[in-house]
Amino acid sequence: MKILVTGRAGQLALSLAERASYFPGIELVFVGRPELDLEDPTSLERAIAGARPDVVLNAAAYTAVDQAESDIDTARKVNAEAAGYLGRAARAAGARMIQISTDYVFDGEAAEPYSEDAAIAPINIYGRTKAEGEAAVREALEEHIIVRTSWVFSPFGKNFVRTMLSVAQTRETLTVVDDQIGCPSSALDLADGILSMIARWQRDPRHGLGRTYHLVGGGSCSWADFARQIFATSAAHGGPTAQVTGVRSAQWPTPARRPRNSRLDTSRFIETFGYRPPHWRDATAQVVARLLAQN
Ligand SMILES: NC(=O)C1=CN([C@@H]2O[C@H](COP(=O)(O)OP(=O)(O)OC[C@H]3O[C@@H](n4cnc5c(N)ncnc54)[C@H](OP(=O)(O)O)[C@@H]3O)[C@@H](O)[C@H]2O)C=CC1
Ligand SMILES: Cc1cn([C@H]2C[C@H](O)[C@@H](COP(=O)(O)OP(=O)(O)O[C@H]3O[C@@H](C)C(=O)[C@@H](O)[C@H]3O)O2)c(=O)[nH]c1=O
Ligand SMILES: [Mg+2]
Repeated sequence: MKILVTGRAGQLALSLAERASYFPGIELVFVGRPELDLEDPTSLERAIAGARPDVVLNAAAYTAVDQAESDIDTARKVNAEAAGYLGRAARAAGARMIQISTDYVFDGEAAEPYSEDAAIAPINIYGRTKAEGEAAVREALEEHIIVRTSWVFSPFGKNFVRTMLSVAQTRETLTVVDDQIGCPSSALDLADGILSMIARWQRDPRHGLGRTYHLVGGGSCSWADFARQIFATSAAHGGPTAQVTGVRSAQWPTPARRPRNSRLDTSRFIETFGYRPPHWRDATAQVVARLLAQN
């Protein structure tokens, strides 16, 4: 089965590339800028017509949450309009599509983890444009899957784990928000989940199609807890560490508002595809250890 993945250097794209060898029969083809530019619809059609994939996996996105507040047009082109173009081009090519989305489609006011059927109500531009992207994909083709994930970290690219380790090199104390809770998700585990889903189609081609799923790391925490776990592992390996003081979001002003509760319930994905992501603490410890070993 041939999978066209958008984006080359993103966290998820690099994680898929690393995990693919464990999934025989799945061939991944990565296309990114300049050949494939989500701001240029013709480049999307060209890439799909050229590669003739069975699956289009949209792993590229405008992920700079604060920057999106002042760059709405680009965020909408990349996160919303491009998803629709990809979906229509996938359908025209007889391919199905996997769209990656986010916990930030929710407003975070619920007390419980969100199920896939909960009402969306984004409170920032990134979340709103990602929600529009979901809708565009549902509209474009029946044979789609939307996978919402959250708080993605990995040994690659820009993410909270790497930011914390880097800041701790020059600071002894840090303030981190403790009133936003969610589910940190290792991109490597996400890759395993998504590849397991695709592998299932090799024997059962229509399995689970046409639905939305939540796929996040096990357990949940605040950003402050997440930072403390990063530093505990780092200290245990002799890496950089810092003391974390929890603060309310009001004390950490940012251009974009963020949901207070963005925990996602993964049970539909686990039941449908038989993959249960590891607990966020274990996944974090692995990624931190690997980052420290690299340096
Ligand atoms: N990061 C997170 O915390 C979360 C991410 N998600 C979603 O998961 C998916 C994967 O995210 P992640 O791997 O972390 O993303 P990254 O920010 O690590 O990577 C984004 C990728 O998108 C590419 N990209 C951005 N703009 C364009 C464009 N105009 N044309 C082509 N490619 C473009 C980037 O290309 P380049 O390398 O050239 O810059 C990069 O490869 C996204 O859909 C995201 O919305 C969901 C929840 C949490
Ligand atoms: C660096 C830093 C951040 N923070 C806060 C800001 C924010 O509320 C939280 C996390 O910061 P980030 O900038 O990593 O968060 P953010 O970019 O909002 O992360 C989000 O990215 C998008 C793409 C998603 O889809 C979401 O699931 C989520 O992962 O921590 C501190 O309190 N102290 C700090 O030193
Ligand atoms: Mg960020």
